[in-house]
Amino acid sequence: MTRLEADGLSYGYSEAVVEDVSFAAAPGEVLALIGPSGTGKTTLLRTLALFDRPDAGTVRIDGRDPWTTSDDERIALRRRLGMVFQDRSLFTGSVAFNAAYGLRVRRSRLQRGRERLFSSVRWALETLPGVPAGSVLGDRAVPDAALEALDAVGMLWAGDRPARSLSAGEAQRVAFARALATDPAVLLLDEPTSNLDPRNTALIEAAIERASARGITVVLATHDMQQARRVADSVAVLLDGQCIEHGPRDRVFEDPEDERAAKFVAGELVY
Ligand SMILES: Nc1ncnc2c1ncn2[C@@H]1O[C@H](COP(=O)(O)OP(=O)(O)OP(=O)(O)O)[C@@H](O)[C@H]1O
Repeated sequence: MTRLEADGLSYGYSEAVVEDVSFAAAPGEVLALIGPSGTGKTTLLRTLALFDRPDAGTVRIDGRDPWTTSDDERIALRRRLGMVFQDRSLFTGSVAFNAAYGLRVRRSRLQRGRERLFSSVRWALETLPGVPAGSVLGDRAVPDAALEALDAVGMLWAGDRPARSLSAGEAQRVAFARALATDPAVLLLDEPTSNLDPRNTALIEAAIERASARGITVVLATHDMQQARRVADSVAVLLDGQCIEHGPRDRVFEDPEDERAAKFVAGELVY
C-alpha cells in the first residue's frame, strides 16, 4: 500500500518538458494523466518510475525521496514500481518467459547462482544415455505469480507461444502481465490501450480495476478521456508540461477550474 507524490517536479531535455508538477495518489487510487500529445505525460511517468532524476522537485514514495537515499534503498523503492511502456517492448522468448522476466531480475544473486548450478547439473545428467529430459530436477517451472498475472489479462492460454507471434493487443496484455507479476505497489501505465480494440481495452481496464482493488496505486497516462472517465478516481490535466488541473474525476470533468482544462475535457482544445 503505497502513496506516490510529485512535488514541484520539473524535467527537461534541451528545454523543460515537465514543469513544476505536483499531485499525490493514495494507495489503490487510479490517477489518470490526460493531455494532448507531446505534452509531457511519458516524461513525467519516467521521472515517477525513477528512470530519470528530476531537474527540480521531488518524487516521494511513501514519504521517501528516492534521490536522497542510498543507491540500495533507491533500488528497493524502484522495485515497488511497475511500468508498462507505450511500445510494449517484449523480449525474444515465450510469453511465459516475458511474464516472469521482472521476477527473475528481482531474485537475489544467491538464488540466481543456485539456479545456474542446478541447470548445469541437470544438463550434464540429462545428456547421459537413457535419462529423459525433465526427469532430473523437473522442468523449469514458470512462477505462479507470472501465471496468475497472465490469467489476470486473459493470456494464460498463450504461455508457450513465442512473444513475437502475438497480435498488438495480446502483446500489450502480456506487457501488462509482466509488470503485474512482480506484485508492484505502484503501476505506471503509458497508454496501455493505445491501438487496441474495445475487447482488449476492456480486458486491460478490468485488470486496472482489479489492481486498484488490491491496493495497487495506478498512474495511467492516456489520450482517451472516456477511459479516464471509466477507470480513474482522480485526474490530472497536463498542458505544455504543466499540471493545469488536478482533482477528483467528476469534478475535473464536470466542473474544471482552469479554462484550458475545460476546453480540453470538452474536446475543444485541438492540438
Ligand atoms: N529523449 C528525448 N529527447 C528530447 N526530447 C524529448 C525526448 N523525449 C521526449 N521529448 C520531447 O518532450 C516532449 C514531451 O514528450 P512526451 O513523450 O513526454 O509527451 P507525451 O505527452 O507522452 O506525448 P504522447 O501523448 O504523444 O505520447 C515532446 O516535445 C518530445 O518531443
